[in-house]
Amino acid sequence: HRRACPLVSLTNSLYKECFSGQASTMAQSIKYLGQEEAQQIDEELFSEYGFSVDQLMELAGLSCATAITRAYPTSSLVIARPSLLVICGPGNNGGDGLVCARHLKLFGYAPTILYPKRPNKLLFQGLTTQCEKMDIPFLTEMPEAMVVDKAYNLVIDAIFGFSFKGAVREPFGSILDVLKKTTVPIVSIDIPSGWDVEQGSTDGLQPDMLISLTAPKKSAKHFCGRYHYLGGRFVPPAMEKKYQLNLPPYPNTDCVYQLQ
Ligand SMILES: NC(=O)C1=CN([C@@H]2O[C@H](COP(=O)(O)OP(=O)(O)OC[C@H]3O[C@@H](n4cnc5c(N)ncnc54)[C@H](O)[C@@H]3O)[C@@H](O)[C@H]2O)[C@@H](O)CC1
Ligand SMILES: [K+]
Repeated sequence: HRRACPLVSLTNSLYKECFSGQASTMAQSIKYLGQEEAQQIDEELFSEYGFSVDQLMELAGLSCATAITRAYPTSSLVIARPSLLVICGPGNNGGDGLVCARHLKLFGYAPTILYPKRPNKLLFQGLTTQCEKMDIPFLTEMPEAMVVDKAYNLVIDAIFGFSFKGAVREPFGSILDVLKKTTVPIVSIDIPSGWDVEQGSTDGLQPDMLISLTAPKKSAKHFCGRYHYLGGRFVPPAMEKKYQLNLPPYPNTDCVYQLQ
């Protein structure tokens, strides 16, 4: 499913093309955030704009489930049972994965979750309970690559987001090694896990879909999969202006925008 392609995303050029001939402000391409800038925006959303983590996580997870439903409608799946494996990491990217799994279940999919490192915080305990109460099964260990390919239509990678740094620690190193051997399409939330947030990775995961939240991170320029969506439609205009994000116009009431 995953195709080889040049290491340059078409996103920027497509976006420019889309708006060529229109007002020059519209021709500005979407901003790709560095790691520090992404963390600064995140911090400011809470400290200055008064948002809470669970609020934004709910919107982020809902946009991920919506984008997945657009790119992979249940009617298009190879395995008739709409099975998906959602792998959640130890931080907020993992929280997005839990929210996404819950919404995917409501949208008619059959998600299964792997959540090997659970933070001892009420927010994540609540999100876990919500999934359990929705009869979403949790695995106790990562299946082998062949089992993943046989059992699931898609893998949702919610392992690491913009705070990832350094060499991957266990158990996630082994999980990513299995994912590199699978052929089933991978959907990465915010950043392909294991990629440097700015530089990407030459030998890492090659997801079929990337869902950038708030704004794409610099590593998204190296994304070579089929679908790139933007989600997390919660950025106040003053913040968008301050950071010159140049976000594209989300259509109508949509919570996602297809960049590629
Ligand atoms: N605007 C925003 O800023 C929003 C961000 N959200 C999500 O939050 C994510 C960022 O969340 P966090 O800051 O919690 O961080 P991450 O979820 O990116 O990861 C942090 C966790 O990963 C661990 N970790 C980092 N490097 C590691 C390594 N090399 N090996 C093993 N473990 C490692 C850390 O110990 C920590 O537990 C975003 O990418 C996005 O998915 C959304 O929930 C909502 C809105
Ligand atoms: K991820």
